[in-house]
Amino acid sequence: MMHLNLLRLGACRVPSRLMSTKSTSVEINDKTGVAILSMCRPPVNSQNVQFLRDLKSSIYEIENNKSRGLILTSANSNVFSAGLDILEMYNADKEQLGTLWTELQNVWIALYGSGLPTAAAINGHAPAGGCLLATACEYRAMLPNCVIGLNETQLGIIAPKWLMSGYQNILPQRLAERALTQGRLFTTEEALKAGLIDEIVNSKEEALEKCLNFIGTFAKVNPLARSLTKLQFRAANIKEFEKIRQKDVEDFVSLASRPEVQKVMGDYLENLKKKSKK
Ligand SMILES: CCCCCCCCCC/C=C/CC(=O)SCCNC(=O)CCNC(=O)[C@H](O)C(C)(C)COP(=O)(O)OP(=O)(O)OC[C@H]1O[C@@H](n2cnc3c(N)ncnc32)[C@H](O)[C@@H]1OP(=O)(O)O
Repeated sequence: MMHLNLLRLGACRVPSRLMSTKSTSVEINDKTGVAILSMCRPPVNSQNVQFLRDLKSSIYEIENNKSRGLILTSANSNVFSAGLDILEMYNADKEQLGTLWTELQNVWIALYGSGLPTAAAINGHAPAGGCLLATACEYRAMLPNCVIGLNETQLGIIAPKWLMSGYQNILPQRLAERALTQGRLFTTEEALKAGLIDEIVNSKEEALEKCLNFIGTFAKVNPLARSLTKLQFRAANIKEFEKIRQKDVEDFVSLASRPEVQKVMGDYLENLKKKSKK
């Protein structure tokens, strides 16, 4: 209740600091010390190079400002993030593909490896790269009637191991393997049952409140001890990622630039466009 009050106050009286980039905005409530990082690249927060750079710099800014926690959410009404911007991968040259993948890696490591308590207020669909961001956080509250999941195999592509790390942290091995091989998109209700999200909420405000409450559970825990403990759990995945990160870019570029993969992207884009015009 106290947190809810603070949140409400944050909307009107408690001073808050604002920072923004072209596609993100950050509000740090001076009373709670918690930063709300909103993704705002309409219409679906698809992740192009500029968006990923903005996201990365906002995450590091929040970390460097000694905020008490980070809540990731979307300024769009029904999409958290639609994942990588397929327009930016389609007909792109190898250098552009390499830059896009490097920036995705950079954002993931910034969020997954953050020492701060992190939570996702998932106020819309979160497929593929959207799910990657949500599962890099420690806690998830999600609105009903949305989907979340790593659907790469449905698109005929393979999610590399680091991209699956968040999933593997959260889901039991058997369930993670099945969902990844199926390329399953979970509905909100299925995601709760599987343990992929922590709560179903009825509004974005409630999602933010739940995230704030989660971060509040660490109020009496020494921040350094908390952060080092969290990172011990994530160290193996991070170490493994660091070892292969350059090769991973090369593998992505080689896969994504293949004519047959480019054709899949083109067809997929066309279907998305047809669907959105219906
Ligand atoms: C696809 C082949 C990729 C091959 C890559 C090779 C190697 C990759 C290695 C593995 C890593 C993958 C990570 C990824 O993130 S791949 C991206 C996968 N993303 C998706 O599958 C999501 C696609 N989008 C949707 O399902 C829906 O848009 C939505 C998110 C459920 C929202 O639905 P809603 O009805 O609200 O909105 P619309 O569908 O009408 O979309 C509105 C406009 O936005 C455009 N759009 C949507 N998603 C993307 C996207 N990811 N990139 C670019 N543009 C996107 C859509 O076309 C509409 O545009 P329009 O208004 O101009 O028609």
